Amino acid sequence: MKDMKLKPAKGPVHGELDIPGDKSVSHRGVILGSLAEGTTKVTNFLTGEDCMRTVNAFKLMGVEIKENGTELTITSKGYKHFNEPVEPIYFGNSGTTARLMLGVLAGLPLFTMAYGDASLTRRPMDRVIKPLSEMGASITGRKNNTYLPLSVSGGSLKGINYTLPVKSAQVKSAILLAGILAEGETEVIEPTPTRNHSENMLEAFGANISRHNTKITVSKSSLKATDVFVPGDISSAAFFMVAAAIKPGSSLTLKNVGLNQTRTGIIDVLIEMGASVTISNQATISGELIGDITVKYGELKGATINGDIVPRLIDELPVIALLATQAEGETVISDAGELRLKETDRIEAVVDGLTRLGANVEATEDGMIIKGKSLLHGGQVKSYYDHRIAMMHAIASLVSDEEIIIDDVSSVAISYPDFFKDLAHIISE
Ligand SMILES: O=C(O)C1=C[C@@H](OP(=O)(O)O)[C@@H](O)[C@H](O)C1
Ligand SMILES: C=C(OP(=O)(O)O)C(=O)O
Repeated sequence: MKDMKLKPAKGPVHGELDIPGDKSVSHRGVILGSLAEGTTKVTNFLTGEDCMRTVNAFKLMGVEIKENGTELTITSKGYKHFNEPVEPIYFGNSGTTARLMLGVLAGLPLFTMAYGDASLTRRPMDRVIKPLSEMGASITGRKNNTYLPLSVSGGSLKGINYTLPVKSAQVKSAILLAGILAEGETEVIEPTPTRNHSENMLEAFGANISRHNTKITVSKSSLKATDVFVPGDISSAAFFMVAAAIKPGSSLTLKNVGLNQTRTGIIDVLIEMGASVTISNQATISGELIGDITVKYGELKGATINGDIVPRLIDELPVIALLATQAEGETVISDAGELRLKETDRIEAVVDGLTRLGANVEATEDGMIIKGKSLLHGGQVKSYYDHRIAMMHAIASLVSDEEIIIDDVSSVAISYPDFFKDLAHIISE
């Protein structure tokens, strides 16, 4: 256990940061680069633990993947030539690896076994097992095919028409990946939009895919190797966006951050609550919009967060709860029951941590009610081995009046290995 003591910051935060690569896009770069025949370079790849789980899964199937800093070179003979893994695949803490890889494994004529860490073993897999079984895969998992560990006998899939019952890009992506390995058409209907990186990248790799309003259709495809540039991760940038918004006098610029519309809910919320946010240097690279985001402190007021915006900021909700503690009035977050199914129950973890620091936060079934504005005192908080909870508490130390001690911060390596270095940089610069 690696605990961390954070002293309250005296002055504002300021300066510039290069935000590391997007976790979602990095996973998908490895997956499509491995399925495609040829050589794919992925630049600005996130070397966090979660993405390395996806890399290792394909290495076990015989794909050659070389890492050189944040550049990956993937050389593959294509999915028809994958080896059956001789050992179970370890998905670690990564829900994205688990759900997306199950889509891939379902479509391949291989027998595989898979398991995860204690957190992932508690997260539901039936949301992908059900549609993938409908397509013809044979997947057997713990608790009546609901949880890891599990085994997959894949191949000979047929397309399905599937309306997503959960607002989940992981479920959508698992079905689309199985769909490009299946006979016939696979149609996914998504009533509420979720992140669309899989669709963007499938298009770039030449898959048979079409999109009309809420409907995505794919069919059997051979992918062509295509280089991928990974934008900075807006979910990582969010911690520093909130840091600048809550600390009087602050101004921070976060460079080359992904601005895909399906991910930018945090920007909308910051603006609505009263922070100043400006975007500059916009460009589209590898089918994804990127740009620099400058956030300045502003007098904040509470907001209502529900409905279609929720999937556009789902991973940012813990740090948005911290933001709300520094806003005048009430912030009500609802329609976010999915938070209870992440690395930990993020509703309970946020309420527990922020309450210990003196905030007024109440849990509801599908969200939280936060009453501001609170002066945060220091104290001892728990990360629950959840990277987003650990980083949220670290940002809280910018506005607390005594030291905050976080029990275990090793989880930051999952999505943002240099988080504490970057935090020190904006405080001391
Ligand atoms: O597809 C993805 O890359 C992700 C989708 C989201 O999960 P759900 O699909 O479970 O909502 C998100 O919380 C996760 O961090 C990454
Ligand atoms: C929920 C997350 O990731 P995953 O589902 O991939 O574990 C996250 O990064 O906040």
